[in-house]
Amino acid sequence: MPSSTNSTSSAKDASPPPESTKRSAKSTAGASGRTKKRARLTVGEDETTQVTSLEDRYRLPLADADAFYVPDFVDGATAQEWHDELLKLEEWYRPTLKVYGKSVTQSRKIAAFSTDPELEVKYSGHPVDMHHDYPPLLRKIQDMVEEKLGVKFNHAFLNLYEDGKIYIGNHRDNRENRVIASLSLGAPRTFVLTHDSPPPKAAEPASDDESASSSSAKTALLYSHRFTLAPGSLVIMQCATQQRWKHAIPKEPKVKDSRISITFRQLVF
Ligand SMILES: O=C(O)CCC(=O)C(=O)O
Ligand SMILES: [Fe+2]
Repeated sequence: MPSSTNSTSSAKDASPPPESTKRSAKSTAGASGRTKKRARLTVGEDETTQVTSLEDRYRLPLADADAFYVPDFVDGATAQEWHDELLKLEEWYRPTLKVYGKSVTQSRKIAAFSTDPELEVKYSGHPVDMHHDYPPLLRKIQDMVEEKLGVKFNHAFLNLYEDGKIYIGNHRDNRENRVIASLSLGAPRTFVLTHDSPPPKAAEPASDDESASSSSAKTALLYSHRFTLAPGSLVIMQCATQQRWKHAIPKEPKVKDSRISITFRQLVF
């Protein structure tokens, strides 16, 4: 099993290198002359500050991050029902990726939906097969997530991990994703979050200053975090999280069941 620091993707497994999850960004006039909006890569600091209304008890204790874990957004049985229903979608496909200049087919299937008919998203240099007719269940789930978090999303990106051999390499998502909320359905999988820098060496507390020592222990923030994503759980990453942290779902050959994640995104364009 890859450790939290080396779970990068490889060409062999056709999972995306970090670049492939970049959603690039500009406005273009299509052949029809209709302007297509692409989410921007350059996002001002003030534009990244839209935040969810989550309570602090869900906050992950990570350094330089604004990330949350809600373990029980819905119960496991509901999560499995939603998984089984979404598995039947016709929109699933295996995207083509560019890996070291070669075209390869990704083993992880994806399906992409946008509430904005003009929004385009690129994935590893290729336009994503974007659908604008939301399946009723996906619309219902997005409404529930928006209600819980107090933000609106314009893009839902689904990943299908058919079993533990399917994974997503260590990557960061672009800052144009001001808020990403990822809902886990089906099999539990491990999630690994890794800060770009190693933890700073703890300042040696003065031997006679016990109060300083105990308060720094209380506020110690993590520089890597590995935990199981329960079915029905939500991970929320917002604000500066993508700037300093990468995340991955490593291979877990023992996992035989399927997992779907829906990443709800709010793209800036
Ligand atoms: O499956 C997940 O929970 C994470 C997916 C992810 O990181 C992505 O789509 O960028
Ligand atoms: Fe991601």
